[in-house]
Amino acid sequence: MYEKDPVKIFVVEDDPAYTKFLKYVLELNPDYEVQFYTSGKECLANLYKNPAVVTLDYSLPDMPGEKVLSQIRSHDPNINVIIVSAQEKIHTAVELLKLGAYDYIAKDHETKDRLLNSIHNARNRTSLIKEIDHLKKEISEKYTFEKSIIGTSPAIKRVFSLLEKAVQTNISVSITGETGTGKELVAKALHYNSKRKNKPFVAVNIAAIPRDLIESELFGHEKGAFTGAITRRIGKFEEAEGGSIFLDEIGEMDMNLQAKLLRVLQEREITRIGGNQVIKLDVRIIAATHKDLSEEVKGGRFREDLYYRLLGLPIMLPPLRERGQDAIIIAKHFLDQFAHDNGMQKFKISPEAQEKLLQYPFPGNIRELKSVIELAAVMAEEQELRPQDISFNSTTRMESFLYQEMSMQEFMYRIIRHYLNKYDNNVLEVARRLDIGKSSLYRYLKEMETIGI
Ligand SMILES: Nc1ncnc2c1ncn2[C@@H]1O[C@H](COP(=O)(O)OP(=O)(O)OP(=O)(O)O)[C@@H](O)[C@H]1O
Repeated sequence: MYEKDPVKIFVVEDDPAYTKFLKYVLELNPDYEVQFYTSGKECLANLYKNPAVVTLDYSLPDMPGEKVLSQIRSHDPNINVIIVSAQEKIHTAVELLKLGAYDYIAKDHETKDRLLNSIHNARNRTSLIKEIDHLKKEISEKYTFEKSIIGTSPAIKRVFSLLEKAVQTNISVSITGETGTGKELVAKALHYNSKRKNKPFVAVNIAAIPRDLIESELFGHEKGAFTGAITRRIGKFEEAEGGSIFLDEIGEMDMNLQAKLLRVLQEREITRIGGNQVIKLDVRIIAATHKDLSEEVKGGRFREDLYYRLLGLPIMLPPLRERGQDAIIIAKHFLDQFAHDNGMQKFKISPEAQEKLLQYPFPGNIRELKSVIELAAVMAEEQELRPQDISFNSTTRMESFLYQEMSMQEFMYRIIRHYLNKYDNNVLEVARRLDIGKSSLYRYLKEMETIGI
């Protein structure tokens, strides 16, 4: 989209013959909108018109080239200043480039080609800068808390208020929650709402990287550090410099690496494997796990000192089944997204279908809700989801059963019913399998009959 905008070029040149020449060269291109000035002052007075490129004669009568350059740079460092000069002293060119000139072109028989080339490159650079700015803005809008983390339950509101606190500082943040509760989403929202948002967000899933590669993945290595290290590699910590690193599934890290990570966090510096240069780090640590790390510490599988280092501000993401009506609000959000992405009309969810969603314990949490809803939208025959459009993943049935809130006695009745179905109502076999007395089983069956299980 930026490519189509005309490139606004200022030509600052006091030599009328050269001005004429540049006018001819540049006005051949219909994408260039060129304005001519004969003095530094005149150019500076017109900077409010936001040129993308300024070609600047180094020796103007009213001001030295360096001065015009530095004033343009302080007005807007994104303006590409191309110095066009009759003198070819290398050190002048180097100085001007150091001061931020985009290019330095001598006035000779190659000026035309070099100038056109340079303007072309400068234009690409400006487009890229604009596009990056635009994407950055889009990302931070996408990750505003309320827009990205959908929900209004008290449980999720508590998360918002913790996030509001965390974004103000550089404190480490640890996020716990079952699979699919939005740990990575929260980590991104935290990063893109913090002062670090213009620096990288780097996610590393500890569980997904083979053990023997993880150290080099995190800390990098020098060429030849080990067999296979053919080139130098920058680790994820270095990649995240100035930004945030998201260490997902931190509970899966082995003890050996835990010791190394602890050292990095304590000293805030790393050394690449096989290297001796110490590299200072300024990175916010966001760690996540679906495990209860304090239990891992008790079981001797996770270092206590590292646990306290990482804990920082702990954020506990509640499972979806503890977020009440959020399941419906999020389901509607996914439905709208689905309809939008597929160019369809918006869907509604019938009250009965809503009830079905609220009854289900969603062991896979929001990730599971998303796939359930998308499938339901595909299955729906109208623009309203009915209960029969919604089907839950069968592999999670056992877990879902456990998530239902029932008394111990009710659980027992359900288990008995399951076994009776499985063993063709063979009471003796069921009693044997469950290791309970035959007469007790008959008693339970009677009770079950009276309450209709
Ligand atoms: N509150 C929410 N509103 C909207 N979408 C959400 C919400 N929470 C999570 N999601 C979406 O659900 C999916 C799973 O979230 P995410 O990957 O962040 O979970 P996770 O806890 O990191 O999972 P895992 O533990 O398996 O890595 C993503 O598509 C995410 O965008």
